[in-house]
Amino acid sequence: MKIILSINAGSSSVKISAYSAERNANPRQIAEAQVSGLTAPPAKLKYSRYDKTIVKDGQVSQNIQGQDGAFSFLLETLINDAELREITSKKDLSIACHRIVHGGDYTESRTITQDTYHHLEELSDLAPLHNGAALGIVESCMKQLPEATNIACFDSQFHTTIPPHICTYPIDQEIAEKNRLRKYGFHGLSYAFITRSVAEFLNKDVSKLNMIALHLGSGASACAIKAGKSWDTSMGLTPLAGLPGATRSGSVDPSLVFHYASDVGKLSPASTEHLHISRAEEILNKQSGWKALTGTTDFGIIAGSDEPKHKLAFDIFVDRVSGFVGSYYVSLEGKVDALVFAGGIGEKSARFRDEVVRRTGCLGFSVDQRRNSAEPAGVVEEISSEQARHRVLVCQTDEQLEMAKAATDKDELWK
Ligand SMILES: Nc1ncnc2c1ncn2[C@@H]1O[C@H](COP(=O)(O)OP(=O)(O)O)[C@@H](O)[C@H]1O
Ligand SMILES: CC(=O)OP(=O)(O)O
Ligand SMILES: [Mg+2]
Repeated sequence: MKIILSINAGSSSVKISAYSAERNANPRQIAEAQVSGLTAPPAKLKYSRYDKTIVKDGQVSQNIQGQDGAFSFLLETLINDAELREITSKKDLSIACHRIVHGGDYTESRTITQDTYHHLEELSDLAPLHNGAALGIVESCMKQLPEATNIACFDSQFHTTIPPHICTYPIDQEIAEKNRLRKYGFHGLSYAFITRSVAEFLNKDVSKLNMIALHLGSGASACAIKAGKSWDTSMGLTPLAGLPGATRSGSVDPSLVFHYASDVGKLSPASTEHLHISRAEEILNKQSGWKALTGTTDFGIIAGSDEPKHKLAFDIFVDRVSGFVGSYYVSLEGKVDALVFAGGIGEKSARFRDEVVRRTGCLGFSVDQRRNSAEPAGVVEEISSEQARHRVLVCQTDEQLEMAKAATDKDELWK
């Protein structure tokens, strides 16, 4: 038996889950802790042990600095909990799995060596809200957890099946090749979890499953899944493309950048020795989206308010999400087993789901109001009505479990 720690550094949160695990068996979760609201302080703590909620909406009194600060705080929470018998010191942790958003051309998870680490550092500019922060946590683990093997699990790896006519940008192909400019796509750990869970729920072979999945959190994306594999997704070279998010604009006319301000080509003050980010990237990644439109990054507040600026943000999101549902419906030739909502907003906002399903109702989606507003009991719940032509589902996605599963299947970790 080994203890696996899965670490998921999102743009607004850090979630860690601990599992007791055996080779090739389902990992058993023993604790889960998360700090959320990193972009809307004060940060909040949630902690559960052996499926029992210990802290639900805890205000974090200490000043947490970024994702690495949140990680250290969460690690202490686990270690200082005397009732969590399996973890009494840092030495008990033998495997640390890290969600790395941009994995470039890597098609599967891998042990982090010096070489992998440097390669991932080079990719940091392409995921400016994520890779740098995740690598900071990897470095912490290398220092703090001497017994642990660090594994990188890539958000982009699920999308390596996207065909060339979808992942190629229509630009000079020599330059595209040289600079590796193409659609990569992200949220892949979540989409892998959703694909497996929905196949189980529908009792269908993964290789026969077609669906439109929506991962709507601080960062939001849509994915067309054909025969169990990624066929198209809305994020691109970086997680900026596609849908808007908490602080991201999503797709805009690329020329907008040159009309926004005069200094957008310069390096932003947020740049470091390791991370180069231009003013334009900083503006579109960190100063746009819900924050720019409403002042809050909490979509719960936006969805629960009638104030004009909140209503505008809500309507924009419904419009953009519905647009991808329509586009992927055509791309999948109407052969859609389910439309699936996941991520913080997708899982928690019944009003948002209702509105998107209404807007795409002409395609045969329809929601049952009672089912849509019920508390979810299982990992996947159906919310479609009797007359729906395609199922509508909600999936409580779990990127940490997806990573832990990958680790239990890696022979080299169990010798
Ligand atoms: N009840 C709610 N209604 C709508 N949105 C919510 C609700 N609760 C949380 N959210 C939103 O979910 C998002 C966080 O989703 P999550 O997937 O956990 O984030 P991350 O991208 O950091 O992993 C935040 O934007 C938050 O506002
Ligand atoms: C890829 C991405 O945007 O992730 P998150 O939603 O966790 O910020
Ligand atoms: Mg997330």
